[in-house]
Amino acid sequence: MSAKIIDGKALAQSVRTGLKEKVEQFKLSSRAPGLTVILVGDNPASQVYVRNKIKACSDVGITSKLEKLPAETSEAELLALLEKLNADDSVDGILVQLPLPRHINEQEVIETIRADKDVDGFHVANVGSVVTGIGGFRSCTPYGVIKMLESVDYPLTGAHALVIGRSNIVGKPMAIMLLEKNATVTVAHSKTKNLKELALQADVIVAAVGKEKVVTADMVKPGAAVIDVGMNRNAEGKLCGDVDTEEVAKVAGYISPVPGGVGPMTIAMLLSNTVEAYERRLQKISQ
Ligand SMILES: NC(=O)C1=CN([C@@H]2O[C@H](COP(=O)(O)OP(=O)(O)OC[C@H]3O[C@@H](n4cnc5c(N)ncnc54)[C@H](OP(=O)(O)O)[C@@H]3O)[C@@H](O)[C@H]2O)C=CC1
Ligand SMILES: Nc1nc(=O)c2c([nH]1)NC[C@@H]1CN(c3ccc(C(=O)N[C@@H](CCC(=O)O)C(=O)O)cc3)C=[N+]21
Ligand SMILES: [Mg+2]
Repeated sequence: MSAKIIDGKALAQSVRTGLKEKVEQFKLSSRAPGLTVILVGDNPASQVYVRNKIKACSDVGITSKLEKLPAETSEAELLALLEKLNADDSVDGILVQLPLPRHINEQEVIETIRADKDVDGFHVANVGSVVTGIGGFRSCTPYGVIKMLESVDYPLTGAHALVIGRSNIVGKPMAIMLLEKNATVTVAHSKTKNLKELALQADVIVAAVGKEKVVTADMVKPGAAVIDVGMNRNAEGKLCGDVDTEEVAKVAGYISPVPGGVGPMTIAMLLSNTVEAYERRLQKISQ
């Protein structure tokens, strides 16, 4: 048996094509949607990610602006920039690339972004709205994972889903979104004692840990869907996820690769949230 590949790159492309058509329509009667990305310091991985986001914006017709700040930028200076962008009507979405230098409090920064411009979906107001089920921007990575499972019509209702990892940006919102789709959800983390036992009971496994081979073939129920969020470098310096993809693919029913899986979908959902922020903004202004 061999798992079906959930091609995040192809799905992201189709999401982007849909957004591009929408944006072209908007531009006939108004301005393009605008995203400002803030990068503090010179973390090489962050530079690559930010470049990819900027390129993705231009592909779908979103106007993007990159604010590059030196690593020594004070928290007060960053907050002042955010206040300026909050008040700028040409800015629909604001993204501050994480991680930030250690002298800056990430949560403080996230809460300073206006919730209606927080296209990452990290602000407490958005997290609260999503948990309560009243709307709000969804965290892009788990939102992308849901779209990937839906793209293969995976039946989530009543399925047992195991989320490995409990960060605010991936694991926790992932659990909430799976619950919203009527899955029975288990969340595992570094203190979990019986990971293999839990994994063997799961119909869906989402691995969001940041360590190579956390999920191995002996942990996977035949036919299960395995979604790999991890972004790691292996001993040869090659990009890899948290799943032993080659071996797990022999057991699983569906598997998402790294690269070409969750990563491109995260960016696609960021673009989707930005277009949504723009639409909501125009609606408010026209009222
Ligand atoms: N593709 C994409 O778009 C994205 C990919 N990522 C990648 O996803 C991974 C996770 O990111 P993020 O959530 O920010 O990471 P964090 O480091 O914030 O969280 C990792 C989680 O994994 C748990 N954990 C650590 N070791 C184990 C273990 N051995 N068994 C079970 N759980 C464990 C931790 O537990 P505890 O809470 O107890 O410490 C923690 O909850 C990273 O590789 C990151 O690069 C992240 C965002 C987007
Ligand atoms: N404010 C903020 N928002 C984020 O969404 C955010 C962040 N900070 N900090 C870092 C993480 C990580 N993240 C990724 C997005 C896309 C890929 C991606 O496109 N990956 C490609 C490969 C990229 C490569 O070749 O290195 C792939 O998986 O195919 C990866 C990782 C977003 N994050
Ligand atoms: Mg973290």
